[in-house]
Amino acid sequence: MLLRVRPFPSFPPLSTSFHRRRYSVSAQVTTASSPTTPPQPTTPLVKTALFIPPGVAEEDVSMEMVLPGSNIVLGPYAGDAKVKSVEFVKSSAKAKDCPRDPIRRPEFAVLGRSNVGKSSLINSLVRKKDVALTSKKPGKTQLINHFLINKSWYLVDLPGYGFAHAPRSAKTDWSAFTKGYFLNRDSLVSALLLIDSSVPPQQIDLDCANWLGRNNIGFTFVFTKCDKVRATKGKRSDDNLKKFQDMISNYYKEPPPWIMTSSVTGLGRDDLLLHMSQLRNYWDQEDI
Ligand SMILES: Nc1nc2c(ncn2[C@@H]2O[C@H](COP(=O)(O)OP(=O)(O)OP(=O)(O)O)[C@@H](O)[C@H]2O)c(=O)[nH]1
Ligand SMILES: [Mg+2]
Repeated sequence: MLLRVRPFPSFPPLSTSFHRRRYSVSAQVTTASSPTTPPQPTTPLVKTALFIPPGVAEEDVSMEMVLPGSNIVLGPYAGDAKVKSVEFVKSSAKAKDCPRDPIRRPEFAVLGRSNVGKSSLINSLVRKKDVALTSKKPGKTQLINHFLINKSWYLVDLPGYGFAHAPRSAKTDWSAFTKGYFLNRDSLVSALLLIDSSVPPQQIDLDCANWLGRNNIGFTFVFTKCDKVRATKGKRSDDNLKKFQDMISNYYKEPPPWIMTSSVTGLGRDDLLLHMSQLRNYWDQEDI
């Protein structure tokens, strides 16, 4: 029997504000050792709170298991991460119009502020230029767009939130429309919550993360535009990233996964696909 399980981990209910919450990171890492050198003593990893997937014991985590530019440990469920085919399935104006898949293939939803790079990330993941339409102007994606990958799982491009200046016709009521999608889509494995690394942390992104947490929807923070060395608002991208990551570390007892990406350079693309494969395969596991 195929058991469909909810994504892991389920985040604790969160308040709407981003409290500082102290926690101690207990992940232990063993230093990499070559076959000729004896194993090094275990060193506590103090700074980086790791996301440890199912199938991995905390004490077995080593640095080689952590995906570059992320806090994500790769576990035994990872595999088949290559994108071989992509098909546009449909655009839906309402959550209830989304494809009804009789075999409930798993899906990942890409969400974030308008212009954060959702459609660009999808194009980057599938290595095609314009599968998803992008624009310099915020508010380009207005519908829920389903793309079928390798005929076995879906990527979903969503309209952005937080864009108040769109013309009336282009405005999207994110709360009624996209929230309806998240609350009713039982084939959703995980959301990818995109965060623009070229601007300082934004309250609206934290509110969105909290909303997902409160509704028990698993998500991965995907930092976009990490190719931008100088950010638009004076701070460097890496300063913005550090601030955001510190907030994550201080807030979550079990930190959600995060990864740095760029749709321009391809940074993080293959690693994000690997991470998604482990989420997918775990979700899809068979239980007899
Ligand atoms: N430098 C850089 N620019 C990016 C990156 N990703 C996206 N962009 C640019 O950001 C702008 C917005 O990209 P989109 O992919 O359309 O953003 P979106 O989140 O889908 O926007 P909406 O559909 O309006 O919500 C475009 O001009 C992209 O070229 C990136 O990784 N690096
Ligand atoms: Mg878009």
